[in-house]
Amino acid sequence: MKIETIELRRVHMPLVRPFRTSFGTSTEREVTVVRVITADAEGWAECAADAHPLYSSEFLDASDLVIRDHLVPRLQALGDRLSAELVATALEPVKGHMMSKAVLETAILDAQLKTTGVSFGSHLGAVRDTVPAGVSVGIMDSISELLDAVAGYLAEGYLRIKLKIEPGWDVEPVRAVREKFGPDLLLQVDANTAYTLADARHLALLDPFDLLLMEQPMKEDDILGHANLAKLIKTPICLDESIESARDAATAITLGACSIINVKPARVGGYLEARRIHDVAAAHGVPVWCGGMLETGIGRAANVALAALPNFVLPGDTSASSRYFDQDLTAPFELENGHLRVPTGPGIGVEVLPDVLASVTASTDSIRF
Ligand SMILES: CC(=O)N[C@@H](Cc1ccc2ccccc2c1)C(=O)O
Ligand SMILES: [Mg+2]
Repeated sequence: MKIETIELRRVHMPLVRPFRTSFGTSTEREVTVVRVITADAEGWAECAADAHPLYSSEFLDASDLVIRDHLVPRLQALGDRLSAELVATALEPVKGHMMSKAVLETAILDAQLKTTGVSFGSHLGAVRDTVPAGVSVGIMDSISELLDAVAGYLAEGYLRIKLKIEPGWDVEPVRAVREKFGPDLLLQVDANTAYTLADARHLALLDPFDLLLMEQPMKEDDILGHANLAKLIKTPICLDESIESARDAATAITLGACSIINVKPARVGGYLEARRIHDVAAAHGVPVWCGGMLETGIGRAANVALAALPNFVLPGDTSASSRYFDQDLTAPFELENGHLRVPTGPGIGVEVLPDVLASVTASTDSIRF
């Protein structure tokens, strides 16, 4: 493939409501939208890093810089040999920066698939036309506000509720939601690393509520700690921030640190590694589900395709566009009986709306190859 230009657009998307987690509160989603221009097709992807290094060490200003000064030159060195399958190896010498590597591989894969007319779903091995949608519910100011929000999402058709928790907001909100919405509600929690092993007895208080999983209770580098916690609580542990590669997945599963994995292509360097994690987990009988990073429709389209692979057996955070945005960068993803439809067009299968993109673009950086 011969790339002519790579464009980086910094985009500010207002959120429909503040989203509070154990690491902070977001009122807008700032992303870097990447467009890869080749003679035959344009590839689109978004860098899922946040403006601040709070979910992970990556953040958008650093991502733009590492893309421009350290990653693109390594892709240019490939010349016409460049293909999506070669990107990860070409970028491997650069340590970390998984979300920056992911956005480049994904945009190049999109351009490649549009050239050959193959959809993301077909290329990755999707086996379903629609995927069940879960929703991530932030920390709120009161239990009644939380119950109203959960009732609203269930009325929209969401099939699984995930509650953000942190010390001081965990047992009581979980109890309230379980008691109000009954024993059949698919319910899980996400701590975003907020607890330590000293909290094990407290986290065991969640065992009676029949949660599907407890996501990333402790620090991302504490694999052994999660293996120890797993022996002290009944709720299955799911890892998110800890898993940055198929090797991490194999290590965590082998050590008993998790029995479920939240797969996010942005966190692991792209969709090709995400599929490898899916396969490693499947080989160990460990189910996976597709996590979310408040993506616009550009990243959402690719995530929905990934979520259709056979071992994605739990509803993901692949929510409708309206969960986050009044106006998406693409035609909105909308729930159909609690499911999202997998795009079937070439590449990511959705078109970026140029007027909307222009209206939320703060800056554009064009890198000629
Ligand atoms: C849907 C969901 O809960 N996502 C993340 C947390 C998260 C939340 C908010 C974010 C804002 C900007 C960038 C990354 C973000 C990640 C998670 O699963 O842990
Ligand atoms: Mg998470």
